[in-house]
Amino acid sequence: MSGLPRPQSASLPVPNAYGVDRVAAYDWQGLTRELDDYGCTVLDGLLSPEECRGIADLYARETHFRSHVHMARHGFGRGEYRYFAYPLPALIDELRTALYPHLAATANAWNRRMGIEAGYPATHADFLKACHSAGQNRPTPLLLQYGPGDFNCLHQDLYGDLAFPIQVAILLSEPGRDFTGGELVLTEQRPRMQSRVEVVPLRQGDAVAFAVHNRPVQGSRGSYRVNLRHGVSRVRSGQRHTLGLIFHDAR
Ligand SMILES: O=C(O)CCC(=O)C(=O)O
Ligand SMILES: [Fe+2]
Repeated sequence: MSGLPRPQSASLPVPNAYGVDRVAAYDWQGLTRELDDYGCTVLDGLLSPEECRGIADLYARETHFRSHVHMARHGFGRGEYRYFAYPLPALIDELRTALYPHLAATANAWNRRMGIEAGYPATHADFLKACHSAGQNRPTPLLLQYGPGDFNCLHQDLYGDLAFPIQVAILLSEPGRDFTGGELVLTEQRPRMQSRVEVVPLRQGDAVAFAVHNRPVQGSRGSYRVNLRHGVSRVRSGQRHTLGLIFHDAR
């Protein structure tokens, strides 16, 4: 499969071949280790520059989206984003489906270490069924658009009781060429300690997987739980687009 957007039919199953092969080619042992050690990891070059442009160009096409958020109106920062409507464009749907099982292994291991009984099913389709049973039916993948002076305040993408603890963001613009500034920042609040930050260097097409809210950290006497937030520093010049892949549906 390639090209965006495809003619859409909500009732047709998506042939899930394209995203699976591409995602499986990464060194998931190494990525998992980084997620465990730092709460984030980068999949270099998940999308080609053409695919990045194709997705960023969707921003102006309202029919693909269910809602439009101006961050300044809500105190979320400055800039805007749109949540995709179902059915998602094929590439986005397939990537999310293909990423899920790799991340679910980590999510389940994290829950075990944090003493959380709930587990995540092996397929994204089954996890979405659980979301729907919990009254969470609305799609959460989103396209963000930042111009000069725009930024995204530290936040957590939680949209109901059911949350998948890892999400993915793909940078669609090229730093230095399309924009300057606009770094993705993660903060990690640690119990009775000062917070730790990560600034994630990304190039166009790179995907970062990171913890949505909680993750376990190995201490000298077992694991402790930290609380993460993510945001984007001020864009200094140009335009920056991001594709956000969140795995839980929203209430
Ligand atoms: O623009 C970014 O890099 C981060 C976007 C974001 O907050 C998200 O994908 O949830
Ligand atoms: Fe976010």
